Amino acid sequence: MAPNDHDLASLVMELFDINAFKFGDFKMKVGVNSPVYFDLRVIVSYPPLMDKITNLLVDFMNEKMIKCDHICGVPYTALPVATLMSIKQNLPMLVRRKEVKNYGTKKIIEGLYKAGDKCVIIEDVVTSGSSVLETVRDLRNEGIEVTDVIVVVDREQGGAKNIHEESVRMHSLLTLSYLLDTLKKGKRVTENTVIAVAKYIEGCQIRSDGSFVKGNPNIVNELHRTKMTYESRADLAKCIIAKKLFNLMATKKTNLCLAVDLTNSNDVLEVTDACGPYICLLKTHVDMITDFNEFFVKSLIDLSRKHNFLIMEDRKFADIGNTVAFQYTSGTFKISSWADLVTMHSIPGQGIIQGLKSKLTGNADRGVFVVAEMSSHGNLIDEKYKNATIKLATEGADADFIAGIVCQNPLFRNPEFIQLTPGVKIYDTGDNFGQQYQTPEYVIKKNGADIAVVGRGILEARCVEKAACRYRDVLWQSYCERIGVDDGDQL
Ligand SMILES: O=c1ccn([C@@H]2O[C@H](COP(=O)(O)O)[C@@H](O)[C@H]2O)c(=O)[nH]1
Repeated sequence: MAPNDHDLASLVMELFDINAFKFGDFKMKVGVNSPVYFDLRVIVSYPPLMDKITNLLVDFMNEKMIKCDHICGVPYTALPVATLMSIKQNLPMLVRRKEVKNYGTKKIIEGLYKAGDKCVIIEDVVTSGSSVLETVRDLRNEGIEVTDVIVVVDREQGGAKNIHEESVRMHSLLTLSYLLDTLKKGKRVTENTVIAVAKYIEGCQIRSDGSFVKGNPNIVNELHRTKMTYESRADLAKCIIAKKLFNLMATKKTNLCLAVDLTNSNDVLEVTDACGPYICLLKTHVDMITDFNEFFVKSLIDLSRKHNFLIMEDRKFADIGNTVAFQYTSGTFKISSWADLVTMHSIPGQGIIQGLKSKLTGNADRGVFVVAEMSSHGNLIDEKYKNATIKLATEGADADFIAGIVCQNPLFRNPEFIQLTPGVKIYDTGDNFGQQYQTPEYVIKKNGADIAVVGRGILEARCVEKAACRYRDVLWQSYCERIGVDDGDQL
């Protein structure tokens, strides 16, 4: 039976949901930055999906009436899929070594075969086709006949043509165009994303030796985080609350977060009501409020609805998973019951994220910002910690819970995450405790901030409302200039 469109479309959605491919700004082997990146290695963590892909490939192979004596996966990602296909069809497998052993048999092809046997190659993703062609060459050197290769995804960058030139037919279960079309129909990506990828693919056709068909391409990847609009990034966000925040920023036209660091609940509510129309996010430190109570929480939520902003408790969780699970949901503050977002340090490792997620109940969408850098002078965060934090936040399996990163510099490229930058003041003087400030224009235009956190710059102004309005305007204008649109269109 041939794979039907429904099965293929649902496969595309599943692959997208598990981050087997992403849109953004990725450095490729060929030296240019691509707006799309495939990493099908993750599928081994999803046995039902592995089974589904195997069944689809087997059906596809039957539909194409490909007959062979062996099946051989291109190392490494396609190996488990080829193994499952071999078992399902009782079709003997051959394994091509990537490196030849310098002892023992020194064989490059493992398995039983004889010259003249026919072998079909299985590959996960084809770009120029060079990996497939290396496998073809090694099999043919052993006298094995290769006429067909089956691939899960063809990036449509010249691979099919290059492979055909070596007298091998390439059959792809999915093409990049099909994938984009399906995601667009399923409202997972916008037209802008589709256009940006299509432009890249057209300008970046590659020969099997790695050279570019149209000469060295001067491709400007339009899916670069700091060049994209908040609305198009909302489409790419896997975390529902990040999506909501991006959309809120785009519709309300503000990228200002107010740090309402005051110690009396009435003062917090009064300032929030005055500044609410200008902010996308309210950042609290509720443990500094002397008269914290349930009525305060209810009033804060009412204000967030009245003025349309989200609330983030800057708790900076930093303990083991089990402890933070209780700190987040219980105690005096019951943070998870009212804060859309919280902050956390990465120092405890992956377990802290699992802990925070573990006790979340109900329908409310929640998310977290991971602290990768701090604004205070002499802080102890070093490069190694920073890089490991970015990896934990952007490459782990928790993209549905991680809204973004708290940092001072553009440390990451992924457009689906939000950069939140504190330490912002129009007059960039510090304080007596090592706080360091940068100007609103600087953090947005030079340092990659998506949202700027302003505390005392507003709280110490004679009129907090006017100050919030001023910060909102300068931050939004800086964003418009960064993405290259006229602020008149945006404000
Ligand atoms: O590195 C960091 C992380 C968090 N903050 C918090 O942001 C505000 C800044 O307040 P200002 O009055 O604008 O200095 C405050 O709540 C901090 O806890 C930070 O400053 N630096």
